[in-house]
Amino acid sequence: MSRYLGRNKSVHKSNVKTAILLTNLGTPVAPTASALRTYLKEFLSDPRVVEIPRLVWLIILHGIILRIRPKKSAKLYQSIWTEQGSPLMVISQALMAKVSRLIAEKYQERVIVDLAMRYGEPSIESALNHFQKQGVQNIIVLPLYPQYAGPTTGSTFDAVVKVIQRWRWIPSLHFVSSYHDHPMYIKALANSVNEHVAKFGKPDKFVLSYHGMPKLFLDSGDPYYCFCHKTTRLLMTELEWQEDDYVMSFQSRFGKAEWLKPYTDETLVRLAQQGDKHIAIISPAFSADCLETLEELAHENKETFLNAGGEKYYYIDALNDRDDHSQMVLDIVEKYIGGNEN
Ligand SMILES: C=CC1=C(C)c2cc3[nH]c(cc4nc(cc5[nH]c(cc1n2)c(C)c5CCC(=O)O)C(CCC(=O)O)=C4C)c(C)c3C=C
Ligand SMILES: [Fe+2]
Ligand SMILES: [Fe+2]
Repeated sequence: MSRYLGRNKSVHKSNVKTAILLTNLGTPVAPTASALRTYLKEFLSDPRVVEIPRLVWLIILHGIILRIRPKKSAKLYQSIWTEQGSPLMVISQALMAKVSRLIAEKYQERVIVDLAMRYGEPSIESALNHFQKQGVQNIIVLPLYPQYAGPTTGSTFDAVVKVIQRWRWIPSLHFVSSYHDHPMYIKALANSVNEHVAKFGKPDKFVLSYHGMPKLFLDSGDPYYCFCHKTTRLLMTELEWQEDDYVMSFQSRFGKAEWLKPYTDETLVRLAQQGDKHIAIISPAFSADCLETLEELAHENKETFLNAGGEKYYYIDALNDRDDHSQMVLDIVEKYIGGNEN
């Protein structure tokens, strides 16, 4: 068998010129301990996600974490699971469907859109192989993480390259590394905040809570922390809010090491103690609501704030399948579609 995978000679020319692959993290197939074990094993074995020396980490992962965490996480997933499945999957599919419609209106069958998950199904490998079978010569990959981070966007790149490096005929490949400062992303966030304020009033403090990561990643050169700060700065400018209107924090700490600070839960306690009674919280690093927003932010952290003396706590949804979000995706990918599709 040949070392490189070719496509059939009959598709040297194809009607489909460009393929857009939207990706997200992935999620368990069911809210059960066994599904969680499969998901966490793949996720936490990725050296981009955990940078502890391999052998030591594999012993900790298999000896401790995969024995305890699946059961605990399954309970949390049960609290957010919907009839259609895991929110992350359902919402990512809804966004993909909207983007597909926008693309089809403009480019008909010349440009196709698909969704893949970094861990689990639908896999990046199956989506890319499907593109190859269709004879696509221009592939655009947009990981739906606004702020570049090694464990998310970097890891997605690894997965894409692992597949394409085995192809005989390498297509044009455009990989979107980050869109943390894209004007339409900032505008969509601002629209969503303004809609919230129109309904519930301006909070005493607006909290921007980003998914955290070990501080060591920042110290080793990962730009995620700086990109989060830039998103915050641009959003506050767009909203015309002042410095004492908001705070920024990092959530979802995992393990014992120091993560990016300040931590969201500690920040919420401090705000309640200093007399901020009404807060609204948003998590700009998530393109789709998921366990980390629906359970941790909307539920667990709400209790933390109210128990510390706060009175009103609102979670503002991720951009999900809002129209301004799908329009943003269209704008980002369009510049790589090029002129040869018309
Ligand atoms: C172990 C280290 C982790 C790093 C580093 C990390 C970075 C990181 N993650 C996201 C986005 C998501 N993470 C989600 C869940 C999740 N994340 C970790 C660990 C790390 N993340 C774990 C163990 C889990 C699983 C849930 C749990 O058991 O607690 C999700 C939600 C998935 C879902 O199914 O809903 C997202 C999305 C970003 C953006 C990021 C780095 C910046
Ligand atoms: Fe995570
Ligand atoms: Fe969490």
